[in-house]
Amino acid sequence: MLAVHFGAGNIGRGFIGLLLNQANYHTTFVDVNAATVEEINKKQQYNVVLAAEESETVTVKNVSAINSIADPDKVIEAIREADLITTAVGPNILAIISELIAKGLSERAKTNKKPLNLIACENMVGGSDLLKEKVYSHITEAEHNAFDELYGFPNAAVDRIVPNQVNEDPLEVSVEPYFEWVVEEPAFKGEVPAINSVTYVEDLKPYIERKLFTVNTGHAVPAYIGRQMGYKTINEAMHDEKVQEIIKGALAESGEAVIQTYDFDRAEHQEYIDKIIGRFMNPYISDDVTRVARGPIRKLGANDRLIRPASVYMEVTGGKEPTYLAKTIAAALNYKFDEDKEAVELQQIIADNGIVKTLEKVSGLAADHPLTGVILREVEGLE
Ligand SMILES: NC(=O)c1ccc[n+]([C@@H]2O[C@H](COP(=O)([O-])OP(=O)(O)OC[C@H]3O[C@@H](n4cnc5c(N)ncnc54)[C@H](O)[C@@H]3O)[C@@H](O)[C@H]2O)c1
Ligand SMILES: O=P(O)(O)OC[C@@H](O)[C@@H](O)[C@H](O)[C@H](O)CO
Repeated sequence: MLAVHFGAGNIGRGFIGLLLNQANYHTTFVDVNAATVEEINKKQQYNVVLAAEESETVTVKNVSAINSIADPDKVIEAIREADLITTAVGPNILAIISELIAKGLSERAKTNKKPLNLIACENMVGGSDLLKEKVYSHITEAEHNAFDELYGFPNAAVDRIVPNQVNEDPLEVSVEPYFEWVVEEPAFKGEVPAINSVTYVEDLKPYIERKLFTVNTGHAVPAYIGRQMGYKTINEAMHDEKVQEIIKGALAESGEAVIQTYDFDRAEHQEYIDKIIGRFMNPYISDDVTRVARGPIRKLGANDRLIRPASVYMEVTGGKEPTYLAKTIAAALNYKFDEDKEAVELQQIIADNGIVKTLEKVSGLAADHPLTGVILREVEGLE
């Protein structure tokens, strides 16, 4: 079985590549990082270290890689033969890889009538839907029917904390032991892949929103509040009492939003929250606040981890103010890091437009939306 995986980065190697290997796939990574591609082809294996008191090292074998800038034709060839395609490149990169994927799928459709599924493993609601939309923007009207028949785009939720790596071996990845990979079953074309560690569900929406609005909402607190307080790592920030108060408050607010939207059991949701807070305190991984805070424009988007749970909280509680989420949003608006393109761009947007217009542009919040006023108060509190 051949899997073609776009993005040989942290989650690509430390999570998807590992699970595909355990399910007996040969994984061909596609990446733009020439050094990573070369190293994978040289070693044809890499280690994943499960970071815990009793750490365990697993060797992932049966891997190769293609540089999509230097060898796009090889990517097309790999797509023609693939049994599964996955991605972990970042939500904003899906549009960029979609053209080459469309070319590969068009070529494949000429000779190979076997169905194929493409699973985007990104932190967003509807990642595979977005990939499909972008791929379809590169094909002709005449190809639509064949694509509809042959290619499935099941949405997915992936959860495993994989920090930026600082290992001597450039391919080794240190990951937290916990993981969850949930995929939408009805969207598959042909057979559902036999990957033991995947949980197949009928409707992904509750799973991805629960994950994004708990794990990632929670993570944003030590990232943005922690950065504001001068902390370097998530673990350091998590030991601060103020951060602990805000994360508990923010997760109670986002919890209310998802519990009321999906009728989740309150006690079970609280257990889920407590477990996540424990994961952020794992002393065996070192995760920089700047990794978790990366891309603040994306993270302040209308459907992402901060604005969406805050506005749903207001809706389901009849207008109660999401104070702790608003504090985190204010810290995200205040996030400064010169090496992060989006952070620099965000500060420029704020300097040019002020907070209210920025919230309109970046977060889709109207000036008279009740959440805008709550955020504004927290921003003013920072000044
Ligand atoms: N790291 C985590 O803890 C984690 C957990 C769950 C989900 N995710 C999600 O997984 C995705 C990837 O995150 P990551 O942490 O692995 O990031 P990363 O930066 O470590 O990896 C991204 C990889 O994509 C490659 N890439 C960039 N542009 C490309 C292109 N045009 N074609 C092919 N490859 C390209 C990069 O070179 C890099 O190797 C994101 O959507 C993220 O939200 C990350
Ligand atoms: O990957 P991002 O930038 O969407 O979010 C940063 C972190 O919160 C994220 O990578 C988590 O570590 C991950 O989602 C855990 O499953």
